[in-house]
Amino acid sequence: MNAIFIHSCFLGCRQTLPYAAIVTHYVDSEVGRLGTVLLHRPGPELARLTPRNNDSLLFDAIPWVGRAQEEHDAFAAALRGRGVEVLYLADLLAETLAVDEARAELTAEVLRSPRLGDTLRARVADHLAYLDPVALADVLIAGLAHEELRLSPERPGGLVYTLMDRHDFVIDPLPNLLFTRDSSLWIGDRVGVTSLAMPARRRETTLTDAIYRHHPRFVGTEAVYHPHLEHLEGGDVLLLAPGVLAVGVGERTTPAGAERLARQVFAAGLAHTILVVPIAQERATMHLDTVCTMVDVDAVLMYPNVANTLSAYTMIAGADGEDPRVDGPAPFLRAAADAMDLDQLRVIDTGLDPVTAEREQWDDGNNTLALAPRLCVGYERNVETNAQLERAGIEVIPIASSELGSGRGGPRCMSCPLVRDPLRG
Ligand SMILES: NC(=O)NCCC[C@H](N)C(=O)O
Repeated sequence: MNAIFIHSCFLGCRQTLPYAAIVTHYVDSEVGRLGTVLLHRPGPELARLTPRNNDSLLFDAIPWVGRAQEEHDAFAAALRGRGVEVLYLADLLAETLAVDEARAELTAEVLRSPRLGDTLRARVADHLAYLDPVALADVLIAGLAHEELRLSPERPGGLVYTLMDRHDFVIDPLPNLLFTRDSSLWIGDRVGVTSLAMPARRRETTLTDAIYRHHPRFVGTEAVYHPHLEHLEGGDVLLLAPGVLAVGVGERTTPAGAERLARQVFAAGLAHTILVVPIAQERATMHLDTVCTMVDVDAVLMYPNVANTLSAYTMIAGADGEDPRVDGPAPFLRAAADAMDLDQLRVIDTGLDPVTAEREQWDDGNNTLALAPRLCVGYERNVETNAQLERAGIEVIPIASSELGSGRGGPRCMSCPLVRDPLRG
């Protein structure tokens, strides 16, 4: 594999990165054999969670960081054990920050916050300027607490810093970076950097956007979505089959986001049909992948309490320059099978009875990550769901989730596939 050099003027830092000049990333389904995946190993950003801020930071409990890391390492090991290349977001970010332009851009973005005011902005700029790429990546991910800002009597913090609550952050942490699914997605050979709806997550896409635009591994990659567009989150997008997408609209992705994705995807020739699926605007069903994931080319794992009520509007690409056609609504399972050219989709239920189903849906039983047709990773705690999968001929690789689950996301949420074997042709 070729090695390439990135030269950064920052402190004369020179790094050799072990990436081939051109790597092909390509995803056209949910279940093609997984080749490469982007994960984020949870770190100090989880230690920022307290009973005071966990709701606004979108966690349901205060995770034990060391145990969460062990659980996540076991997840990564399970993937590697099946031949999957695991990339870590923090590594890619540090390597990206060795590129001067990326460093300048990400630093400027943090300093732009109107919360800071001029004096504090200058102090934060000084603080960041002395960090090497790895330390700067840490701060961009874990944030900067009030007491961590280096000040001196000659360079005091000023009014904003003085009046700031000691529990406030000078730079907010990003604990939900763990859920790499949501901040970017791949459709064919294009990346979409999404537009996150919740204030606690918005800054995540400044990092993924910089990685895909500046990291040498992604040179030449074209984007199919941008963070300044209408709200769209990766957990709402399922690649049902080559050329067929399902997009959930609810708490996160808006109808305008789904329509924008459809226009962009149709214009790029990446799909011919998009099913837009309204889901309840509740935390338990924040994304489509909390109620439905694919486990085979013709099989979905689905929350039975919604399986027969979920509907879909079908968008079909228009001829050159014309608006897409919108049909429906129709029952989701029917519309999906028709779009995928199947007689029907096989449906595997989460849990056996409504109460177990509700408990296991809440614990991300539906949120499996397929490594290949009929092989997936699932949380071990969802005993009934996993048994149902095994009965249906789907092998489940179980992973622990006592701490990982506190952010309300499962194996699919915690992974962004960059390479899958194509199902097309
Ligand atoms: N695709 C997903 O369902 N991702 C889970 C995101 C959980 C995160 N705590 C959030 O509320 O956004």
